[in-house]
Amino acid sequence: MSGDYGRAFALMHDQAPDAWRDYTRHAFVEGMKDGTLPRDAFLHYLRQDYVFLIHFARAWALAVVKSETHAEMLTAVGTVNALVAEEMQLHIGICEAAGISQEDLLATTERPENLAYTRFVLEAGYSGDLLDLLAALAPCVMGYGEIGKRLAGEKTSDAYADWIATYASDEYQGACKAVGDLLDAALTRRLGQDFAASPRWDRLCNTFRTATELEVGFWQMGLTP
Ligand SMILES: Cc1ncc(CO)c(N)n1
Repeated sequence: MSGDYGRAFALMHDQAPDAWRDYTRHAFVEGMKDGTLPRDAFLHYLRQDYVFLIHFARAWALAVVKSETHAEMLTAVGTVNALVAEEMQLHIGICEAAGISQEDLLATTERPENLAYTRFVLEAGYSGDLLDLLAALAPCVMGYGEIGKRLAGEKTSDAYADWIATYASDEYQGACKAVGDLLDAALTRRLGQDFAASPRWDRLCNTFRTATELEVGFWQMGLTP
């Protein structure tokens, strides 16, 4: 399933199999699959995720800054647009239908688990180059792609069908593939074809694993409104 998002992603996630499983098969995810996730927890998660997406879009904007080629800029800028124009719209729509206004969303107090994650990603980008930043961004993008695709096939309830459909959509899956290609090309450009043999590889994998662990923390936070 994970093989669809490029060579580097497959290698990185194979280096962190336990964290990856805890992330993509978290109780929160399984609760969306069978509809047993309490609505309260979901709306609390959505509010936090709205704040998350603001900082996540900033991190992708930093990827534009850290790009070296037009192709890199194109993917990064496309991702910024998808986040701001599509994914944040989903949150606004679902929350509005549940009686949470855009003003309420903006007034959300950021939980520490949320803050830790997005600032970790931004810091990877501020201190490092595009590779450090992409290693921190990849688990967010591809993890939701993998979860959406699996849940679309396995769901036994329509309670969270809108959420699942967003991440299973051709648009989102296409974005995951584009980011996978970007990661492969950026690594090859900077470290060579045999990028996994580079002295930088272990550190990049550590960044990937830490971001994956912070995703687990984010789901866990979602379960405790
Ligand atoms: C916490 C989190 N990770 C990844 C995504 C996917 O963009 C999201 N919306 N929220």
